[in-house]
Amino acid sequence: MTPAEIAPKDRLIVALDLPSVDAAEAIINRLGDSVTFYKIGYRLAYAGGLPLVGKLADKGKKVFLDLKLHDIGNTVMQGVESISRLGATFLTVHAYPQTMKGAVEGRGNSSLKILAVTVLTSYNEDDLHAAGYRLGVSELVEARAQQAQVLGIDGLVSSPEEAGALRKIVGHQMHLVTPGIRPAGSATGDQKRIMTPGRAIAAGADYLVVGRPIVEAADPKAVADAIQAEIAQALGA
Ligand SMILES: O=c1ccn([C@@H]2O[C@H](COP(=O)(O)O)[C@@H](O)[C@H]2O)c(=O)[nH]1
Repeated sequence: MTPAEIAPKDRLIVALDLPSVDAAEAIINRLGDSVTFYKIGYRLAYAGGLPLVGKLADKGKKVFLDLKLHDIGNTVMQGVESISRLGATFLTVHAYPQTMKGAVEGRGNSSLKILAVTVLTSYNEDDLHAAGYRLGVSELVEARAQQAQVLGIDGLVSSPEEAGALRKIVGHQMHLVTPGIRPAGSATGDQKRIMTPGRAIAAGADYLVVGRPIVEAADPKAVADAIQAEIAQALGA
């Protein structure tokens, strides 16, 4: 399936940033058939959440393992080889050349897709400068996207603010996955490069990652449904 063929409903990825498997399963049950794609990150993975990958896959859901790996190339390669047997659809690594090369080797011919995290959406120019980077946000995102493409990475994680520029660089060959999504009026939290769901899709994002605005809502299903309606409207579906 090319990115353009993804159904509107399947473009929402709900981040299960929850403290336990029980808490995650409660949200999954409340969301029911509305949501088809879930993200498991540090919080849940280190709270016993990895077996949820297979359980969700058995229920026909897709899983994005957001482990943001970064190590020497050989260790990344071996780790990704193990992760490729868990049944996840996406796995993140940081967009450093040795790391990306190791990840592509590790996923081999498996169905796991590797996403490279370009610049975290909680970072702005000042944060990059404080971390010792010489390039600004857009320059670094674009440089990393070019390296990722050459190394055979399957997709990129960035803010939707960079989606338009990334499309021009990578065309439709790579998945563009964007956190930093905030429905109008919702709290920004620690995110700095944000967009509404509709604007993110219009900017060229394939998938939107949404955590707190859904999992901390009084009615998570109502928020997820509203985001999916906004996605469908932006796609003209
Ligand atoms: O650049 C990045 C990469 C990953 N994330 C992850 O996405 C979700 C966003 O959650 P919200 O609650 O909607 O802010 C979270 O799991 C992050 O680890 C990101 O935000 N930015």
